[in-house]
Parts: sequence; structure tokens; C-alpha cells
Amino acid sequence: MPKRPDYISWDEYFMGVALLSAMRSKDPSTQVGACIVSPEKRIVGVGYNGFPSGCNDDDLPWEREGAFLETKYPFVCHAELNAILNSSGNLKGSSLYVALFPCNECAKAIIQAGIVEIVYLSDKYADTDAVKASKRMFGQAQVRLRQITPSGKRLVIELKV
Ligand SMILES: Nc1nc(=O)n([C@H]2C[C@H](O)[C@@H](COP(=O)(O)O)O2)cc1CO
Ligand SMILES: [Zn+2]
Repeated sequence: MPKRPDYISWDEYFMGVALLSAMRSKDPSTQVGACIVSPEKRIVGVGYNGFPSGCNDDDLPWEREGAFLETKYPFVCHAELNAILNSSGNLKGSSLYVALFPCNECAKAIIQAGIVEIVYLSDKYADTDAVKASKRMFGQAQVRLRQITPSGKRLVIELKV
């Protein structure tokens, strides 16, 4: 019997894990997931955006606008940083799959962790200084950037067998 033809690609698998992780996010505006993959194609870390553990999701603000301390921005931990912090072992030479292009703060952690490739879907904040700084560092550190063209393909998971 020939092998099943319609299996998902590596890129679809790892971006799919990133997108599934994003579904755990409680951010009402933007849910981001990240999946770190070793050179041997093993998943070595996953994460999504949320407040640090032990910090109460219902006490801290999810606002986007207003006084800085009344917004989520000083408190939220980005998906990429969580994936690095949740990872097991050495990340040298690994790839990071993330739905949204990393900011400058995550870029620093990504580079220092030894991640060599970013695979992303959206670059909706490309015009911000955070992303400009991030691309400048990735360029100098020779981190490869690869955008997956959103195919619109639906990966359906039904909770049944
Ligand atoms: N690469 C990223 N990874 C992330 O996890 N985030 C998080 C931080 C916030 O919780 C949310 C962005 O909120 P908003 O500004 O689109 O309402 O996504 C944001 C970016 C963008 O740089
Ligand atoms: Zn970030």
C-alpha cells in the first residue's frame, strides 16, 4: 500500500503547533504562539503570550490603550520568550516558528539562545520601531528570516478519534 498522500508538511506541523498554542492565550486582541524546533526536527519548546506565572490573569489589565501601567504591555510575556523559557536543553541551531514577527526584546533573547531561523506568518507590526530594531539585530547576527505565505489551508482538529 502506498503512503498516505495528504499528510501535513513540517512547516504546517510546526506552525500548526504554534497556532494551537496561541489558542491558550487570554489576550483579547492578539493571540501569539511559538514553537522551537531543533535541527533534528524535534519540538524543544512551545509558548504563548500571557502574564508571568503566579500573576493573576484577572487582576492585571488586558487594555491596549491608556496609561502604561493600566495596559497589558508592562506585564505580558511574549510567546517567543515563553517558548525559550519553557524549553528543555540546548537551543543552538534551532528554528523558531511564530505567528507574528518577534519584537526587539524577544530578538535579543532569541539571538542569545542560539536560535538561527525565524519562520513567521504575519509581520503586521513591520512599521514599528520594535520590529525595525529586531530586524537590524537579526541581520547582524545572521538569523535567517522566512515568511510562510498564508495559504488559508485549514488544519481541523476534532476532539474525537
Ligand atoms: N511577536 C510578538 N509576540 C507576542 O507574544 N506578542 C504579544 C504581546 C501582546 O500580548 C500581544 C500584542 O498585543 P496588541 O498590541 O496586538 O494588542 O501579543 C506580540 C508580538 C509582537 O511583537
Ligand atoms: Zn516580543
